[in-house]
Amino acid sequence: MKQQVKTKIAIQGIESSFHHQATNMLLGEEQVELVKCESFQEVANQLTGYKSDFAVMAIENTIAGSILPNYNLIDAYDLEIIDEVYLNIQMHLMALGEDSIHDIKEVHSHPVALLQCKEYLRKFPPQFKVIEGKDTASEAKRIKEQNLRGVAAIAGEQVAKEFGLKILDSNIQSMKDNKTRFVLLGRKQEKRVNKVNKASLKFELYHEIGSLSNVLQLFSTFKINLTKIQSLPIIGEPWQYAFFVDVLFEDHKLFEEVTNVLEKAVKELKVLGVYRHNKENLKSEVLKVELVENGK
Ligand SMILES: O=C(O)C(=O)C[C@]1(C(=O)O)C=C[C@@H](O)C=C1
Repeated sequence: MKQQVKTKIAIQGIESSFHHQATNMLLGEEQVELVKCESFQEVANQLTGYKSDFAVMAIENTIAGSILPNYNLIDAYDLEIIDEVYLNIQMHLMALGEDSIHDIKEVHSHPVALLQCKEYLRKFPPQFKVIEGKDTASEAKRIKEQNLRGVAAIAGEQVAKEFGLKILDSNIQSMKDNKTRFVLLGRKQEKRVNKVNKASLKFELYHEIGSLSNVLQLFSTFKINLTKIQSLPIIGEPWQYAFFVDVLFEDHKLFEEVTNVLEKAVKELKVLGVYRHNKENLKSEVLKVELVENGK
């Protein structure tokens, strides 16, 4: 029997982390082998070093905002955004079965997860320690493996199940409706097929009056809907900024036209990805394409 070759997906974190869930939503579990990384930087290294086929990376959260270092990684490593998925995030406080909430003296979690629970954590007494750690699942796993009494982790429900921890408090993020947007990343210039209606662009502008408003005007003239704009400092050019935008379009031709015009109007333009707006959290087509291309 022919053995199925699995597609390697680099994520920050381990099994049952939110990145793992996002990967399952986009690609399913069967064909995927996780390449578990300790940092987002390592994720980018694994992908560009051909140690993984794709990567899944959180890019923004409805409470904590944009994960800015990840914008820089996508840009610096020339990665391509090929799909996206929106995960509902509910945070829970969890600890060993013997502990009650009154026993807890330390809480560990991923920095972005802690940010989402800032209001909740503020209510604890001042001697209570909040410690930034790795991904949510690794922090929970460590509590179980090292039998850490008085220590809690903040993570998703699936993590408590996976590592046998008790949930002490539920839905502790600052807003009930909490979502993280993850992107599927590939190396640049590899072939893909997909119906596309969304793009992520990065541009730098000349320091001239009206340069940003001209770009925005251009989008509106070409019926391109701007869904996000984020500025980031250009390293080595103090007080100069690069703009990262997400846009929606109906007509791909018009989108191509606007990028041609934009290229002439800005100092530098880079297309970070052209993909589908995945509001419905549909499965990615990318594995199908891989199978066909590799004759699997
Ligand atoms: O620690 C995890 O479980 C993750 O997948 C990381 C991460 C993030 O990077 O934002 C993912 C989703 C949530 O927003 C919180 C943490």
